[in-house]
Amino acid sequence: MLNQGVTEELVLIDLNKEKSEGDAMDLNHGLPFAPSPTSIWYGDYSDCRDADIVVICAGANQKPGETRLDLVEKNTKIFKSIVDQVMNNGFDGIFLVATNPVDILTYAVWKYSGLPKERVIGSGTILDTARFRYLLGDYFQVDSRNVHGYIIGEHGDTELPVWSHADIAGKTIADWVKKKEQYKQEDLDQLFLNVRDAAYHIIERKGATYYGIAMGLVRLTKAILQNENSVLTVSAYLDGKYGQSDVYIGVPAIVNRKGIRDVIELHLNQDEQEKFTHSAEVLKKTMKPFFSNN
Ligand SMILES: NC(=O)C1=CN([C@@H]2O[C@H](COP(=O)(O)OP(=O)(O)OC[C@H]3O[C@@H](n4cnc5c(N)ncnc54)[C@H](O)[C@@H]3O)[C@@H](O)[C@H]2O)C=CC1
Ligand SMILES: CC(=O)C(=O)O
Repeated sequence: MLNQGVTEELVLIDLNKEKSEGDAMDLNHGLPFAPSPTSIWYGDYSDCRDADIVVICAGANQKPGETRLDLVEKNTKIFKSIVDQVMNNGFDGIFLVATNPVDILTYAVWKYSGLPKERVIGSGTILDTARFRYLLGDYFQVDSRNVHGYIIGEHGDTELPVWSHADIAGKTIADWVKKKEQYKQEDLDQLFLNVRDAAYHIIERKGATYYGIAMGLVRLTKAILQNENSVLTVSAYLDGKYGQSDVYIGVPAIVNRKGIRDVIELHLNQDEQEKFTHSAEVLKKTMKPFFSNN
């Protein structure tokens, strides 16, 4: 955020006050190199009162071998206490959620806060979509910013690629594969597995992932603060689209200053629709014990 000059004020809140104090000091020392001034401090929940956005990335992360869904019990409890404190201080802005399992915790924030669904947004598959575009760009040797495609569903093991709508420069990925012998469907199948399992691969090597998601959250924050109407794959509440209701899940959506303006419903092929339905069912089953009406 500091590097891209996205915000005028940035407050860090953490159970571990010393850590947030240290982070604030460290970030402030980068100010002379930043594109614009930002006021950064470590604070407490009273600072949320007039915030435009509260980003929640607190809580437990995966240990090597753990799935995101394994974190649900621990992080749901933490979220109740965080959201209550934010709301008790009069917050009336937009929540962005990154903590895992992100789709279920976004639902939790919506329930606990009582805010309209449009103003509670999860990072969803924003990072998975970025990984997908990066790996496709690398494979076809094209700038990833010119690669268009979405990962949808749970941010986790049941996510899926929407191959039927993936393209580079208006040519479908299937067309690219047909054109040259060096490109193979098996490579693309493996490429998706590397997208899906990227977090495991990184956590095995360095314990946690942070740069990719940080840039994704900055992108989302900019889309909101600058009223961009950008299409991003976020965790959004579905009430009928994709045949699903009462679930937060990764889908392309238009994001602006009011939050989620609209969920875009892609025409999925049968295989994609079945996988998406399965993904939503896994999320619903996992969260059932925590939310009585689910
Ligand atoms: N959605 C995504 O794409 C991604 C999600 N994550 C998720 O983000 C979460 C955080 O991961 P890391 O930053 O690696 O963990 P971390 O352990 O580095 O940071 C978590 C912070 O939360 C704080 N915390 C714990 N309980 C708290 C509470 N009740 N109130 C306030 N602060 C509290 C801790 O003191 C700690 O500083 C995890 O759930 C992880 O899985 C991480 C990367 C990508
Ligand atoms: C940790 C996580 O959710 C990710 O890097 O995708």
